[in-house]
Amino acid sequence: MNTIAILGGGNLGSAIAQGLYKSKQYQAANIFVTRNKIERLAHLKTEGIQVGKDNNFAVQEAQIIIIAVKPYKVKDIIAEIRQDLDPKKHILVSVATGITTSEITQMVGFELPIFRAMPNTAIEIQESITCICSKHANTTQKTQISELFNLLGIAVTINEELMEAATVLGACGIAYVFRFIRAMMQGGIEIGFDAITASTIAEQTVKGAAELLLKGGKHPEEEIDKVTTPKGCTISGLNEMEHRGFSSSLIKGILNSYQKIEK
Ligand SMILES: NC(=O)C1=CN([C@@H]2O[C@H](COP(=O)(O)OP(=O)(O)OC[C@H]3O[C@@H](n4cnc5c(N)ncnc54)[C@H](O)[C@@H]3O)[C@@H](O)[C@H]2O)C=CC1
Ligand SMILES: O=C(O)[C@@H]1CCC=N1
Repeated sequence: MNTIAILGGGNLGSAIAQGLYKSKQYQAANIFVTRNKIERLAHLKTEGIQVGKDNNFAVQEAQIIIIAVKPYKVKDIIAEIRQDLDPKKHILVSVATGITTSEITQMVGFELPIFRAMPNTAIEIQESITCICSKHANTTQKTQISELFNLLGIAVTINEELMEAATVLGACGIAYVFRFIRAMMQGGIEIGFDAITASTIAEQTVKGAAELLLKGGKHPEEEIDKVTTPKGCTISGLNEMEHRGFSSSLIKGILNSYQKIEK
């Protein structure tokens, strides 16, 4: 079994560690997570996951290294571990937003298999969509990393030019869906539900809608047609939302995020 080092056990790094552990395909002892404030990793330590501050030790122990620090810290952490990196042993995976595989190769100073992966926080419960691209990786290594992220949801291989778009749609996208659920709850409370019941209804409705599309493979509008009774309350609500810019505001938000990331 491969050992995985996750350098940067923050929001995403911790979620990846939990997802890997819950997948039961990786033993806790084969997962290393590092960060400076290791007391914040107590929940992982309790599961038996190895936690510490020593990035060099984690890299020496691992075959797959996941870099999960903020983008502006990637250069420093690579400088810290580069003497431990071995192209014959290691695969480097960066989840940092906006740092290209070429930039990472330059930081490392020599060629080794490099992947960029863009998951979202649902990776913690193995329900992420993770977009992946790579450089200097062979077919076996590509399969290996796809399989790893498929344990944590669905992995899709894309061209590197689309990684920023993938960040917006999948990684930022989960926040847009949370805001949608919150708005559903607020509306639900105003028409009579308590907050807990409103959230259960909103969450299961979103889950059911997503599952219908994922499993049925249909266009959303086809499913909407099944719900909208002529002269009924669904179409009346939907049209009011559209008059107020529902789809337009979502699309504009996505474009705004994309412009921000492209800067
Ligand atoms: N949060 C999200 O939903 C997503 C984040 N990303 C990317 O993942 C990366 C991490 O994001 P977050 O987890 O949100 O940030 P975060 O700030 O929660 O986590 C980063 C962690 O790295 C630790 N760290 C900093 N320097 C370190 C070092 N030298 N050695 C070990 N640990 C160190 C920090 O203490 C922190 O715990 C970023 O590059 C971000 O762009 C990508 C997809 C989704
Ligand atoms: O908001 C951000 O910058 C990061 C990128 C993807 C999710 N969070």
